[in-house]
Amino acid sequence: MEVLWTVPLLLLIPLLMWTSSTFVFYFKKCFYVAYMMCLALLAIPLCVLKSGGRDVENMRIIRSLVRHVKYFLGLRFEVSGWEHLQTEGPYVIISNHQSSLDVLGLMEILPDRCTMIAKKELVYAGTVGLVCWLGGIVFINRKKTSDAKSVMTDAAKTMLDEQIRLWVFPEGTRNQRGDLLPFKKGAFHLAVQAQVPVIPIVFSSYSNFYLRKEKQFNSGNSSGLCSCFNVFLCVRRSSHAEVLSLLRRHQIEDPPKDRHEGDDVRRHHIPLRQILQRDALGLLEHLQLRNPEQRADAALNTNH
Ligand SMILES: CCCCCCCC/C=C\CCCCCCCC(=O)SCCNC(=O)CCNC(=O)[C@H](O)C(C)(C)COP(=O)(O)OP(=O)(O)OC[C@H]1O[C@@H](n2cnc3c(N)ncnc32)[C@H](O)[C@@H]1OP(=O)(O)O
Ligand SMILES: CCCCCCCC/C=C\CCCCCCCC(=O)OC[C@@H](O)COP(=O)(O)O
Repeated sequence: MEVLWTVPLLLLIPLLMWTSSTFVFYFKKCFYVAYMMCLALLAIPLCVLKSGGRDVENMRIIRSLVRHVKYFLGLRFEVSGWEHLQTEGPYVIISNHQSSLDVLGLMEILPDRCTMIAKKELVYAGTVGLVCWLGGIVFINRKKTSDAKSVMTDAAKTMLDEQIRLWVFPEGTRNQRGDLLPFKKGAFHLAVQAQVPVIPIVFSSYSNFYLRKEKQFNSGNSSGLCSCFNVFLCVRRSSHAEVLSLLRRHQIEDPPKDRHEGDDVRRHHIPLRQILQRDALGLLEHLQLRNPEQRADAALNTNH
């Protein structure tokens, strides 16, 4: 008897998928969260067996478990400049942050011994939270700057002691407007304190397949033949040395403390994060282009 009821129910799902884009949106979102939760459940014992607890090496397991999730959501990633991540030793990665889907792109290119900075609320996200903790993610309290700063200062030391790379979302929150929010400063303090390079990574806009406000998560083009959307990931070359040499070339240095505001040096002083923000913003503009070929050309032209 029950079987008779489940058949029409099962038929209802494809019917709704076919007719309602809002249903597709919620279906895909729920699938994503539920599936990640299940994967996390699988990851927990594997991580514990591998490292006995919290360890950045667990990111290898997490990365390999997450990499196929993109196929279910109809996403593909094109990566340019991957070689820039092959720099020896620790560095800070900064990237734009559009959605929790960023985790898929992040895992696509995550270098070894790299973990992230995240808001502390994430640790309470059930099995996913536990996996984040096991993967060595550094949790900060965004509402308490002094706490966040001291956690990040400790992280700078750990980066060097344990040769760890850190991925920071310097906008500090998700942003799907197609631009960059003003960068927070923590990532740059981190790089200066640890004296490591900053590597910017830009994700192209998700707006051709995913719009949170409009409840759109497309499943293919109108012909239904192609259900695949490309996300373009562009890794820039290590910018820290580049920025320092730029500053030196223009004889711009951190203004000595005893100089006052109106001083020439102060007026010409360009903070590191401002230069990187400009660099990332320019690249983001290029990546807004819809046509993948155009995007590839743009990236090749800017990614020297
Ligand atoms: C098989 C498994 C299956 C599934 C499992 C999946 C697993 C998934 C795995 C992995 C996924 C991971 C995905 C993670 C994604 C998470 C994303 C997020 O959570 S994004 C939110 C958190 N991120 C941030 O907030 C950015 C970092 N934030 C900062 O850097 C800020 O700067 C912060 C919090 C430290 C302070 O923020 P302020 O809002 O107060 O603003 P400000 O202007 O930046 O700083 C205020 C003053 O403090 C100084 N300051 C900041 N940091 C400093 C420091 N480290 N040292 C000294 N001074 C510092 C600054 O210079 C500024 O002072 P003056 O204005 O310059 O005088
Ligand atoms: C028992 C609690 C259940 C909570 C369920 C949430 C579980 C999420 C499950 C699957 C998604 C896996 C990817 C997790 C990583 C998502 C990180 C993320 O994108 O956090 C948002 C944060 O950057 C910015 O937050 P705000 O925009 O400032 O707010």
